[in-house]
Amino acid sequence: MIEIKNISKTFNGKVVLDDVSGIFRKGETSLVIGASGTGKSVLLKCMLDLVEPEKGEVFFDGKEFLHVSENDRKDLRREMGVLFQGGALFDSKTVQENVKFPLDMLTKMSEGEKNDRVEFCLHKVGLDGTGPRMPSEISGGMKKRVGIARAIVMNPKYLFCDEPNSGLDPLTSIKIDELIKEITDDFNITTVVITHDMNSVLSIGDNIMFLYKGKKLWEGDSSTIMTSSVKELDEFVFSNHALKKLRGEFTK
Ligand SMILES: Nc1ncnc2c1ncn2[C@@H]1O[C@H](COP(=O)(O)OP(=O)(O)OP(=O)(O)O)[C@@H](O)[C@H]1O
Repeated sequence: MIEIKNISKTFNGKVVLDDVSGIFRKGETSLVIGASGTGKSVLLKCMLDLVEPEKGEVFFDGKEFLHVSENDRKDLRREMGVLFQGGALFDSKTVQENVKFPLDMLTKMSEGEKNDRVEFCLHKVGLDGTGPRMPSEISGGMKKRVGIARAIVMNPKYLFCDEPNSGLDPLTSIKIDELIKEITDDFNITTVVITHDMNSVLSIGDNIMFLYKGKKLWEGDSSTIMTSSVKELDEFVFSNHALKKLRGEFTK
């Protein structure tokens, strides 16, 4: 479980996060949603200690993360897997080398053990046999899968995904969402996904936090989001043209 408490962040006098608190539970895929520029990625960076908030705390299974010694923070970092926006693969390394990278950097495993682990992770994301290929030789959806394989290679307790659907067609997006949910369930980990994709919201949102101009305005799940009485959330949800049309049909 991850708990964030009263996170506030300002850039050049502009408040980007305003006293955001919340809980992301183990075994659940939690989503942080909101329009562009509303502070989702900054919140993620605060949770990962890539950006320092002016105020607030982050607890990983009860262990405070931001105000501990560098060594303790390093230990906790090893338990986190991150799928960065855009995948962030090394173009000059093969798929296999990309996935193996965290093992090379952070473990003393033998080459054989590392190769077995990489093979297991590539199998988990449906990419058996893709190891020798270069990132330039695979599709956008496959690159995301490689990013996910790399994010889980260290067997993390916590998985963070920043806009996992960006740049993907709707069908591939759904498959990536399903994969993230499957991994969360299978490994019983705490997963936080940053997104503004309504398909994801409706299909994998066990727990959803809505940010608006840096504030948490609502939280709930995919079964309650369509009927919320929060005006800003309603505008966000029904900014999707197809959903707006669907609502029109229902209220005729
Ligand atoms: N390093 C930075 N320096 C100054 N301003 C920043 C910095 N990082 C983010 N911001 C500002 O913080 C605000 C929130 O940005 P953030 O990237 O969190 O938005 P977002 O909700 O993730 O948007 P998107 O969905 O488009 O990725 C924006 O106004 C952005 O310009």
